[in-house]
Amino acid sequence: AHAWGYAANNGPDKWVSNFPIADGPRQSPIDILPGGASYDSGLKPLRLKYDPSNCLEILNNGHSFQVTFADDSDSSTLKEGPISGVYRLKQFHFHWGASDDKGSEHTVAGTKYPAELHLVHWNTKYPSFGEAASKPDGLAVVGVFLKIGDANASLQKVLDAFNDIRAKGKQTSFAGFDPSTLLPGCLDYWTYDGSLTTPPLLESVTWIVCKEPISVSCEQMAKFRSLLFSAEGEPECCMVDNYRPPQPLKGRPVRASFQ
Ligand SMILES: CCN[C@H]1CN(CCOCC)S(=O)(=O)c2sc(S(N)(=O)=O)cc21
Ligand SMILES: [Zn+2]
Repeated sequence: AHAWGYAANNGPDKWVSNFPIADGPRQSPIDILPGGASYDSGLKPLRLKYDPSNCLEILNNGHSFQVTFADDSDSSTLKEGPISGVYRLKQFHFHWGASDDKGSEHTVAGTKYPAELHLVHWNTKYPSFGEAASKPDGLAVVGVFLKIGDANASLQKVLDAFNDIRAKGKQTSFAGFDPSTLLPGCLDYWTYDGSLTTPPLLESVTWIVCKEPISVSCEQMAKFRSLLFSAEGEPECCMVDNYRPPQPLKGRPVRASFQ
């Protein structure tokens, strides 16, 4: 059986055959309707604290690229917001399009952004990330939209590592990066119960989607599109359109931390 991907023969519409949860009750992403979200004054501000010394490496996993963090202590964590307890940062990655008119996974009243950042955290009430990944309150992912504008100096540090990870399976050390420099100034957010947006599509994610985007220049977007889905020695396939489209809300409430 060929592995999952984003092409016509193995893309999001085909995932249900190997991952039946694709048609489940709490799938992600969703189209966020600001008018349909209810302001919840009980929602706390996000409390994000990241230690750049936890940053380990950057890798091309054939679906996206990700920056992985040491998660053996509570030095890079997410607290408060809609969650209870302490969640540790495991990795961050992005989804993007072949052109600037698409690429984000979540959409806002139908609006697609050119890219979306995901900061993946796991609940330390469980012994490990792997354990947490299958629990309904196991993961919390902070999503940040990217919007075409000024070049993003912090993002550029990540893009400068791309020459070493152009093909699937390539990785290189990446130290001292502070992911909080990728967050927008305002941390107002929407939150809802969802899933991983890639196989295994586990329904274990508390989604926290920031209302304010960060900037990315069109030259920087071109750099994203220089990565490959394919491994060295295979026919080159540009890594673009690695996003799952919005899924049915199925009655789920979407709450807003802001009025
Ligand atoms: C390419 C695989 N992507 C997966 C890999 N992980 C899941 C591994 O499950 C282990 C049982 S993950 O928890 O790091 C993760 S988070 C997201 S997303 N787009 O929803 O933020 C996708 C993925
Ligand atoms: Zn993602």
